[in-house]
Amino acid sequence: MKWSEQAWQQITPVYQSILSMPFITGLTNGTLEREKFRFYMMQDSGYLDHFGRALALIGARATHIGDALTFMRFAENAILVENSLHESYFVDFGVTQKGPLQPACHHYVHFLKSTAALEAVEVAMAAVLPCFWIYKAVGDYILQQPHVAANPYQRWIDTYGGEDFGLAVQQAISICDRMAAQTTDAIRQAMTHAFVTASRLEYDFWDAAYTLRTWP
Ligand SMILES: Cc1ncc(CN)c(N)n1
Repeated sequence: MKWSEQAWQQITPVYQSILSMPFITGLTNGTLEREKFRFYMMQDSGYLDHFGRALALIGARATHIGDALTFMRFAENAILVENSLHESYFVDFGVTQKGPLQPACHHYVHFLKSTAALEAVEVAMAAVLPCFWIYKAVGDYILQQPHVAANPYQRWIDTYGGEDFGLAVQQAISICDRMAAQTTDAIRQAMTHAFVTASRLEYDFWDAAYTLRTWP
């Protein structure tokens, strides 16, 4: 079994919990309160700035030059392409400032950046994989549900359920599988651990947006 298959098995309970979160149900049927989506978008925009830097750092540390280029492209896409989706929503919501990172986002980006800087590069690659794979899976899941006319969140759904994002996800998975196949058992285990931790932080990110969780 490929590393990615067993890693996904490990996060199946977390992924199932994500699908039944009220935030995801609200995105699917378009009923999510604007205030919660606005909070999510503002946090996510900050998230993408740091996520992009983590990806660039992994690119710089990649063993193979082809993987370095791929991660640098991922970084560029996170900062430019994904963030342009957010900016289009900022116009709708009249947002002019992203505001500070709140606890869930702060925790997640610092986990990604410290892992990217200090762990084996294979582990760093596994840590960022849920950011690709879970979003694609959630986007695809929503697209399979009955279509809701004039869903205000359709642009978000189309971005993550779309083909371009799917291509990047396939690349990220296959790099992780190749790296996992060439490394030691200890590093493979650390990869799985990082993958599970990031998946939990994905859950927490949506939960924090739904509950509008801020610093005390
Ligand atoms: C928190 C989070 N995780 C993942 C993605 C998709 N790159 C995102 N935009 N935001």
